[in-house]
Amino acid sequence: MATIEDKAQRSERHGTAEGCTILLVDDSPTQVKRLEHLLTGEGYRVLVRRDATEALAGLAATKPDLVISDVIMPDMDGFELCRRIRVLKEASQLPIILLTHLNDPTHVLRSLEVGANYFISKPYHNGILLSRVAAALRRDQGGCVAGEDGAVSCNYYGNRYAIAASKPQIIDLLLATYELAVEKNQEISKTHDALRRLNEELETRVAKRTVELRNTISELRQEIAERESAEECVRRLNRLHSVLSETSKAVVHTKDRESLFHDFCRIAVDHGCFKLAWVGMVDAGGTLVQVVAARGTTAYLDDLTIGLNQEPTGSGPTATAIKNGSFYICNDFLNAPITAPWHERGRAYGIRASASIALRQEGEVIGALTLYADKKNYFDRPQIELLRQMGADISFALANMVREDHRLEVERALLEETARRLKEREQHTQKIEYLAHHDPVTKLPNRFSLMARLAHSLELAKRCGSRLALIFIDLDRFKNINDSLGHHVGDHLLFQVAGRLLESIRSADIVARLGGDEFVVGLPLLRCNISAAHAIRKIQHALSQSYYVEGHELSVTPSIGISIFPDDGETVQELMKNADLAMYHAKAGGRNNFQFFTEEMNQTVQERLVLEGDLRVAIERGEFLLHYQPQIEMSTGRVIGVEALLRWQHPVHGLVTPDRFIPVAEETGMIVAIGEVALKTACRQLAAWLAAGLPPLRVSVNLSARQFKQDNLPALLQDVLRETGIESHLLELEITESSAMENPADAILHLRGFREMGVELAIDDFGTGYSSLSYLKLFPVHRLKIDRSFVKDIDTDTDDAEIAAATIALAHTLGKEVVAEGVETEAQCRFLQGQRCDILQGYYFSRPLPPEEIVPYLRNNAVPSPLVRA
Ligand SMILES: Nc1nc2c(ncn2[C@@H]2O[C@@H]3COP(=O)(O)O[C@H]4[C@@H](O)[C@H](n5cnc6c(=O)[nH]c(N)nc65)O[C@@H]4COP(=O)(O)O[C@H]3[C@H]2O)c(=O)[nH]1
Repeated sequence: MATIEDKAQRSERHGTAEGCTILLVDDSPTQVKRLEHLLTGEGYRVLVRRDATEALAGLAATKPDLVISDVIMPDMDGFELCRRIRVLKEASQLPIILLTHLNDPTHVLRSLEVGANYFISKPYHNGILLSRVAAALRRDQGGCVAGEDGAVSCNYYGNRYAIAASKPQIIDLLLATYELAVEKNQEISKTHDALRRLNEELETRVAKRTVELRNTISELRQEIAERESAEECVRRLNRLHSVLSETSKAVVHTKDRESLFHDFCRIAVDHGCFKLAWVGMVDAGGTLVQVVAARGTTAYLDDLTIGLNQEPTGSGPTATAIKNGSFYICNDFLNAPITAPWHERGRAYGIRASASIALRQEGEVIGALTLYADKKNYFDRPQIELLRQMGADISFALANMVREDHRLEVERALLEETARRLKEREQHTQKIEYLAHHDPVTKLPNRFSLMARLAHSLELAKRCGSRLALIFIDLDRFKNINDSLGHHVGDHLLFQVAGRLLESIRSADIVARLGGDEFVVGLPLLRCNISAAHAIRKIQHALSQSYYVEGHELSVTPSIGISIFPDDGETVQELMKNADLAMYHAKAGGRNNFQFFTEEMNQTVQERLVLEGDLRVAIERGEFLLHYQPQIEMSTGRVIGVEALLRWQHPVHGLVTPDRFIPVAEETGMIVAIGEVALKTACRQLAAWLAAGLPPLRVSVNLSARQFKQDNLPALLQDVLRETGIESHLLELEITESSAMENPADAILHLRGFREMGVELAIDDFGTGYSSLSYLKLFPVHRLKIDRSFVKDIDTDTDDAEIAAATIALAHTLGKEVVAEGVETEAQCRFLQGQRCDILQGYYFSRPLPPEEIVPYLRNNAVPSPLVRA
């Protein structure tokens, strides 16, 4: 819809009078429609009449502002209409525009004659028509105005022309122009016709060419399709050859059925480009087809069931191939009725064709190989030939495998039989061997085996210079049990005895049964006789516990005799004889007893065992105490410390010195507990002295080798220092040279730890071991203690004097002090003074004294030394 501005602009452009009513008279609906559209678009009201009579009749009622009429109309032409309107009084001035074709100049003359205001040639130009309409409505003469002198003033494209020509001249000109226009129009019309014909001809040609092209394209398409199909054919053939060559290889190389099926599926998918290949085997019941190998879109097979006797799966391609023992091709998988149960699956996995081929083994159908393709009609003659070939290959391979399996089975059976016989023979031999060397009742080695093993152990002991103990064990009153309860009870008892013996000894030891109730235990690589006594104690204890056999509680005790290499014999026979004799002594001595072969050894061992027992009790009862021996500083003559020396207040033997019990405590491990007592007692004593106002002094405590290695020693030291409150540098730990050298690297680490705690350190017994100089440098100790064995003859034995002098010089070079212990004489003092020894300790100054006796000594701190006096 045009806006008000649009109308104003258009009115301005064409000089129209909007809202004017135009009567349009034309019998051609096309013309009417076109003109009506043009005029209403410009804002005119248009009345349409199809014939002149009707137009004329309604003229008075409609009162148009302008009439536009066609000339050629059936009942009354435009000229006649114009003439009749002009006759009407009320419409004599009504502007009339006639539409004529430019093909007859007489029409111009006729329209002028009948009083038309304008005539417009058809086909008209819209702009010209609208400007004529506007001019007619304004009732002007276009750009022409008649003057009073009869001249006409004409405005043409901005220029004004005064035309004084006569009317005939103008009409002449008009007619000449019209004739020219008609001529031109006719020429144009002819050209139009010619063009139209050309166009028609062209269209005909184009149509013809189009048909030709369409045919060519369809031929080309067909050619391309044929070529593609040929190429596809070649591709398929190539794939076929590849598949066949691979399957032949598989047939040759594959050794078992499973691998063969997997290989065929792999080849079909990888080389044959099938979407899926699977092998289904008929189950043992002959009712189900089970997937045993598959390759490709194997998800298709998930939950797939093919029951040979069930419908509809029993009539599918695979089942049909199996039942017929041949192959089945389905080239339209998604539409074939036979594959209906799998249409949905097939669609989902892009399957369009399938082929199944029965597999035979020794003539019997055992299953089928099924292949799937992604194209309809995929399986053509060559593909079917491929399938047939694959099926034949598999059957051939299966037949071969069966033959091979038979052969292997026979071979395997033969091998198994041979192996079984060999094993049987071996077991037999082992049994004979076992029986030859073992006692059937206790399963222990027998006499024969014992002798061999003892001989070997004796050899070893001789070579290593170690000891070997031979222990004879006889069960007291075993005969009574055997006689009263029967042999089988006796045998059971012996078996249990053997078990307990084995549990009591170490794996390297030997246990054997000689016969009857006699057992022998061999302890090779023995360190000392007392170790044998310990083992015997364990055996005695183990065997003396109650036995339970067939509801009887039994008790037996062992009588034990011991002989020891090298003390009691040089040969196995000798040692056996002497152990046997010792055992008879033990029995005679009152059973449940043990006896060494020599009385002296019996004595020593007995004493030792008593000592061990007493020591255990002493720890429990707290029978240990400390004596203190002062240490004198050479430069000042003052007591700078005391060495704490352990004493055992034995209830029977009185005060026992450490030499008698420390080695036993060390060997049995009791030294750890005893050492802890000594450390705590010494520190507490020092704290008490300091509290009592004695001048500060150092207390030296001996550490045993075992104690030194204890992991909890640093913690113990911390506890003791904290508990007693003494300053750490007032505590000195003495470690023997031999325990430091047992594992020098560890010793250095331990010593560093103690030193970091602020504790002072000394190497005791220096010179008795094998200190390496390089280690001595690394041991972070404060002082070295020259062993009293060197001090003893220091003034008479040049060797000892030289050793002592060298030790002092060496220690000083390493920045360590030297303590000489065991100083008993003035001469020794003088010598050590000459060598600039730092600290002296010995009977010359004081014996180790109980705490109460040493206090006055410390309080006075007087030194009865001639050196100081001198
Ligand atoms: N002939 C002679 N002897 C002298 C003289 N001056 C001191 N003695 C003795 O020499 C020993 C010095 O102690 P030791 O070398 O550490 O040798 C000590 C030490 O190795 C060990 N011992 C003592 N107490 C303890 C202790 O608490 N723990 C540990 N693990 N061992 C200790 O027992 C060893 C012997 O101690 P004791 O019998 O008290 O013997 C002490 C002492 O009584 C002297 O002028 N002449």
